[in-house]
Amino acid sequence: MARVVESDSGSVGSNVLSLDSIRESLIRQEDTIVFSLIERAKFPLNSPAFEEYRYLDSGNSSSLTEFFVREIETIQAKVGRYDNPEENPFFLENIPHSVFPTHKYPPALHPKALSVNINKRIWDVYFKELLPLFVKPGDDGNYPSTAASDLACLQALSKRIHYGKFVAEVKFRDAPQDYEPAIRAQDTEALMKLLTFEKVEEMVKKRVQKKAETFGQEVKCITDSGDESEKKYKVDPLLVSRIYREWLIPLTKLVEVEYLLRRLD
Ligand SMILES: O=C(O)C(=O)C[C@]1(C(=O)O)C=C[C@@H](O)C=C1
Repeated sequence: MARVVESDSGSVGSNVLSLDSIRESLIRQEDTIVFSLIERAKFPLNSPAFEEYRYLDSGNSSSLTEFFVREIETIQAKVGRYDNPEENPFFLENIPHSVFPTHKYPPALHPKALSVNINKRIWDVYFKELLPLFVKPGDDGNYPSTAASDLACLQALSKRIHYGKFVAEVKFRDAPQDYEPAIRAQDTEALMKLLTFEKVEEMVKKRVQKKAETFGQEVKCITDSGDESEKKYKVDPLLVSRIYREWLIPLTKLVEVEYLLRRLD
């Protein structure tokens, strides 16, 4: 079995990967995702933060959230966040280099395929489709805290979805003879079939529902009658499972396909 070094954060720290270790990391990332959704659900939608474009001193225009994300990404780039192949910026242009000597991450991904980045799509899906499902409608004006919560969600979702690159790399290395013909033919349907494990997907959806029930329940000190139907959750657990089914798993698979299409370049 391949040797894998994992850090406490569950991230892959070696160029020798295994599907088991990558799935372990995806499981650990579920905790981050569920908690980030629970945290964001404290605030109402607050749509002016991400919908209204206003002129900045520079003469450019931006929403508050976009401005916030661009500025934070710049700072994070300066301390080396995007030297880590697990992290992908939302605003690629003008990402500065790290101002500190950076850690040398082992080259785990294929150089011609590692630049796959679907963050524009993730941004649109998050603000237009996901957010209105799990937060209350309304506007309390607390845009800075809301933007910080949105960034936490976006980064957690982006990391999970782009982990598809590592999953795809390992699947390719484990069975190049299966993948190469489909890659040479640029056959996306065949690739999608090869990389799909329905049983694993079922397990993921059940587990995240359970995590949302566990992490998001109202905790009381006085024992009540224990009527399950009266339990209140900060984010509907069925919705978390649906978010995985309709968006996170399909987008992860899209990244896997996009990566594999470039794997022989
Ligand atoms: O675990 C894998 O094999 C993955 O590719 C990840 C994932 C997922 O997104 O959770 C995606 C596709 C598979 O069908 C199963 C699960």
